[in-house]
Amino acid sequence: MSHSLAVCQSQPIVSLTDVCLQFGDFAALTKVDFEIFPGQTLALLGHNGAGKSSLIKLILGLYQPTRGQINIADKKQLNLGYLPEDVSFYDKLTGKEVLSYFAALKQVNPSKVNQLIEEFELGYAQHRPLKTYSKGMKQRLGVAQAILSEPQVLLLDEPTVGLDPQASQFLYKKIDQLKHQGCAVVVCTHELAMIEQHLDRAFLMAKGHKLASGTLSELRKLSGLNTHITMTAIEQRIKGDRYLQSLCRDNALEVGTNQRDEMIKYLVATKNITDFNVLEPSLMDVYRYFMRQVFELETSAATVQPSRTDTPLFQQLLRYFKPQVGKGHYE
Ligand SMILES: Nc1ncnc2c1ncn2[C@@H]1O[C@H](COP(=O)(O)OP(=O)(O)OP(=O)(O)O)[C@@H](O)[C@H]1O
Repeated sequence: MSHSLAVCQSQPIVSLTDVCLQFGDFAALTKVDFEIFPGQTLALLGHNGAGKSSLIKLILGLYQPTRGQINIADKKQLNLGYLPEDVSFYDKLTGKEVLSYFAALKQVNPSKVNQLIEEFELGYAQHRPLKTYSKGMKQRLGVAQAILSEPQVLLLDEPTVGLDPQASQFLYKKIDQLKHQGCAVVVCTHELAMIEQHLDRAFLMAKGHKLASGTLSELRKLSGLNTHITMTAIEQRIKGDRYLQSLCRDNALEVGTNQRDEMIKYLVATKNITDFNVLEPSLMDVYRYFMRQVFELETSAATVQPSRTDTPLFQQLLRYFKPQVGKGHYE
């Protein structure tokens, strides 16, 4: 995918600025800033109805923004690949016929069809009609269709729904390969444990608004969630150390993610402890934290502690999420 590598990896290939999308009176997206980088996998996350698919459809050009701008880095037509949420092809066609049809549509060399059939391990079924395919086979075919034209940007809407763990792993292996070839991959998913192993950045949304974006490490810091350090016989080993004892809860040392490195140095240098485990907040922990903030802000802003209102996150959320007692499902 040399064409995409020509774009600087640190510059976004697509950027949305201050984008709004209205359906009549309903605001599906409000003032969203969003960037996609070549050679990176971006996880697009949010509850049902948050606006993820709408964002994808804006990038595809299926919707036009009511307000704001969509910019493409090299100003040329963007080569996009798309796997919709519900992949459905004409089921009397064979797998090979489907890919050949899309190859002709996208003016791709027919030899690419055979290559992808091989790569996606569909050779044994290529002459069978799709009605005989399992969910996983159809999904593999769907992704093969999406990457036929070697896209610069690949948009995958819930690619692993209904797949067994092995089939999901297969798809993510392909996604990683494409990313390493310079493709910008956007994955819209609710399967956080799976995407956590593969993402470079995540973009969290709620009710059409951007909540936060960044690497997992940046999001952990922004959330302020604690890291837990565990070790065997912890109570005996920290005996007499008031500092460590003050941080010990439920057989683990609990420190802010920002103080993690300092704590590790302290354990090694001062206590000669090296056999500890560091448990950082997972993507699910971070996701739940952000969603809870929205929920709390909407339902109980009047009772929020004054100290919390000083944080950049709180101020950011306050721009969008005004108290609306009894609404939403953000617990
Ligand atoms: N064409 C449309 N006309 C009117 N409302 C729409 C249209 N498309 C989407 N919406 C509304 O916009 C909101 C965002 O929908 P969207 O499909 O983008 O959410 P999503 O985050 O992808 O949800 P899910 O996780 O359930 O797929 C929803 O409230 C939906 O009902």
